[in-house]
Amino acid sequence: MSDASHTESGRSATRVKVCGVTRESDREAVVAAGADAVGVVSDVPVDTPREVDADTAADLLAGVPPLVTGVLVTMPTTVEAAVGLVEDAEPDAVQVHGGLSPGELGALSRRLSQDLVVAVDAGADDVRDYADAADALLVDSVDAAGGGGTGETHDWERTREIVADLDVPVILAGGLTPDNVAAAVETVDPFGVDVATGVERVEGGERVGGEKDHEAVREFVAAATRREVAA
Ligand SMILES: O=C(O)c1ccccc1N[C@@H]1O[C@H](COP(=O)(O)O)[C@@H](O)[C@H]1O
Repeated sequence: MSDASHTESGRSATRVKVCGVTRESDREAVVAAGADAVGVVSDVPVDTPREVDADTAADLLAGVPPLVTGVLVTMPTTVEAAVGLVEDAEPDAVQVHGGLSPGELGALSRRLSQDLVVAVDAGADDVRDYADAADALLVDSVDAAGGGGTGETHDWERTREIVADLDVPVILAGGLTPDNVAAAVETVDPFGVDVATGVERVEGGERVGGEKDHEAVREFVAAATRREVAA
C-alpha cells in the first residue's frame, strides 16, 4: 500500500463497509453516515435475514451514489453463476464467500471488470492462497457453510499477522460493533472494516435481522474512522 494511504500518525485511514442492507432507507443512512461502501447480500445458500432477491439487489446497488462503492455479496458455486449475477446486479465491486477455489477465483477475477473481494475464514491455514486471486481479502468469522454475518469476533492478533504479511488490502469483519471497532482497528490495523449484524436494530432486547439502527451506523463509522459522530 502506498504511503498516501497513511495519516500523519502512520496509521492508514480505515475504510468502512456496512453490509447486509435490505432497504433504501438503510442505504441512505449508511451513505449519510460517511461509509465508504454499502454491501447487498444476494444469492447465498445460507439462511440469513440480510439476503435480498436479484431485482432488489440491483435496485439497491443502482441507488448507491458516486464516490461510494456498492458491493454485491454472494456465494456462487460456479464462476459462470457469479458472472451472471454480477451482470444483472451491476455492482461496483463483488465480495465472494464460500467454496470457489483460488484457481476459480482467479478465473472469476479475469471475467469481471469490478474489484473482487474474497472472504476467507480467519482461522484457516490457507488464507494466503487466496491473496493472489483477490483485489482485497475479507478476513471473517465464517460459519460452517462459509457464510458471514455470524456476529462472532475472531483472533484479531492472528489477523494482524495476515495484514503484516500480505500486500493485498485486508478488510476485517466478524462481530464488529460500535463498541469494539476502535479496539479492532487499533489491534489489526486493517485496510478496512466491515459490519453487518453489529449495527442492526434491537427491539425488546431482540435483534431485528436485516434492518439497520441508523444511530448505531453513525456511531460505527465514527468509531472506525475516529471522526466525530455526525449530528
Ligand atoms: O450478512 C450475512 O448474512 C452474510 C451472508 C452470507 C455471506 C456473507 C454475509 N455477510 C458478511 O459477513 C460479514 C460479517 O458479518 P457480522 O458483522 O459478523 O454480522 C459482513 O460484514 C458481510 O460482509
